[in-house]
Amino acid sequence: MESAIHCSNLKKSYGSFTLDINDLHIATGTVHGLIGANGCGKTTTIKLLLGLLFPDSGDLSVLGSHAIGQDTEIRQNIGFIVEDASVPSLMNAKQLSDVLKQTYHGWDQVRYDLLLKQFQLDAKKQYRMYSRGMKVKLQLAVALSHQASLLILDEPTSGLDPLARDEIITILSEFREDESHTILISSHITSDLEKLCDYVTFLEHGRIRFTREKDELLDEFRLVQTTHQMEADIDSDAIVARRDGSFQVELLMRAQDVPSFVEARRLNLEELIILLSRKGGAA
Ligand SMILES: Nc1ncnc2c1ncn2[C@@H]1O[C@H](COP(=O)(O)OP(=O)(O)OP(=O)(O)O)[C@@H](O)[C@H]1O
Repeated sequence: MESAIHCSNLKKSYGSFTLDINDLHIATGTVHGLIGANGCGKTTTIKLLLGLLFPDSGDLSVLGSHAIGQDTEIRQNIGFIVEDASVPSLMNAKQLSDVLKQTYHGWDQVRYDLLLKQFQLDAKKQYRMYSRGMKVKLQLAVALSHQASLLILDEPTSGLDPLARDEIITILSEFREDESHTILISSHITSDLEKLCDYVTFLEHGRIRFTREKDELLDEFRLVQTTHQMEADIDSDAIVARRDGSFQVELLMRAQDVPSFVEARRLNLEELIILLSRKGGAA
């Protein structure tokens, strides 16, 4: 599959923290989620991909460009959300679009105005007066209004109420219907990623723990809730991760390893990531 994004041996250090992306391949036409605990390196990865940071070493390619920071043509095709986006704080959404229509060849004012209306954003209010959720919505309206084929979104649903999140997931689902469109999205709201993503990459302490096809990952594991007594009859080598409660124990197991004498159920992505994050979990 053609790569929208490819990173190899990409490194960026801040003091004792090192982001070390050995190999990340994001195929064109897919939605790829970036998951991981606070401080694991999601924003740093996204800023490197947007050319907002320079790597210490390694190679990255975004829509075929190896120097995305300087490649203004390729940047036309990328819509993004990052927390400290350089929207001038005294500008309102209308003034912003006056600037952006000079910047983007494919600027679609009708689409932008429609999105502002849909997100109920006041086009005459200064950016600094917007709430966090409003700022995210404005960035998304921009990202979707210049015919980008790649969206790189850092926490696009954080700070939004459930209705707004649902609205954004619907808009992103529509965007991905075009097979030439690709999305890289980081989020702590795993349920949003579960709805949207084809693939997930789990970052831990700056390194990729795994990249997996989401449905295949969810199919692979089961949660067994049993008593400590019953656990004695389960092969301990087949237990991937565990969580002890006062009266019962939760065991993460591969579906094919679950013995017939216990009940098991599928996990959602959040439950699975929490258990895999526990010491000893492996995917
Ligand atoms: N400008 C900076 N100067 C120094 N350290 C930084 C800087 N930016 C990020 N870091 C450090 O790099 C590490 C990764 O940060 P990053 O923001 O990429 O994590 P994250 O996964 O996005 O976290 P969160 O989920 O909390 O947003 C952290 O230890 C952070 O303190």
